[in-house]
Amino acid sequence: MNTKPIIALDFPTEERVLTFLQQYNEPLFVKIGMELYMQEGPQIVEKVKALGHDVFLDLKLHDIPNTVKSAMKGLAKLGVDLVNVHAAGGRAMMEGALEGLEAGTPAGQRRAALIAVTQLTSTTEQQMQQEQHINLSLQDSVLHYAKLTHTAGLNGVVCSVHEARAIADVCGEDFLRVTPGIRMLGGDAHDQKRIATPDGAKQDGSTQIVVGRAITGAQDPVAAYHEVLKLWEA
Ligand SMILES: O=c1ccn([C@@H]2O[C@H](COP(=O)(O)O)[C@@H](O)[C@H]2O)c(=O)[nH]1
Repeated sequence: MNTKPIIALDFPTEERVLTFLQQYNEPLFVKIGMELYMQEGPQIVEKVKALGHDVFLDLKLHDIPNTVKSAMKGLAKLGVDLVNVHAAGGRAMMEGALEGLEAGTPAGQRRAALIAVTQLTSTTEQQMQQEQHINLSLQDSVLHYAKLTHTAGLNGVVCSVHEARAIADVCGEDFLRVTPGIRMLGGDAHDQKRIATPDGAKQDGSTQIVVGRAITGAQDPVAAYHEVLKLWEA
């Protein structure tokens, strides 16, 4: 799996995406999430792949097992590198997602890695306990979902940097810990609650980092990407 920082392409149109990507003279690892996919559809994935970039399709599927299995079978045909579901959908749903992905991957093509979201990086422990009625620490809830995801046979999880080391200790170093909520030192956290710097993420056991606004909102996005890359690879 590519370990370059994953740039979140949280833009509303194909035009904005292509203008953004034109600034870079190198293959990137990018994330297409709900904002872009809902407005531009599967063609945007094909266009970004055709430019030579690796793609994390971040649609966070969460439904009954049969529906997620069928949806994954369709997404598998897009040839993306990484896809995800919500671990809260349960073990049967995650197993269905994996079956669908395997069934839908064209012969001779590598299956996308499949990961599950544990607790969103925009969630605090207090919110989780009060709104989701989960009577655990946030760390224990994330670890519980990581173990469930591992048992279901998926390749890893989305978590914050703060839980990455504990997950590696329990689920193994090969189990992916993809961590959004990345900010440069002193940067605006926006709606994120569990944040860390790129170098902090490296030290604390992330396998991939997801960076959106710290790069896409920068005055010089190429320089911002290279600053993140330098800290992440140091
Ligand atoms: O727990 C999660 C899961 C996904 N995300 C996504 O990552 C990016 C982060 O963007 P920033 O601008 O760097 O905050 C965004 O696309 C989210 O949908 C997440 O933040 N947390």
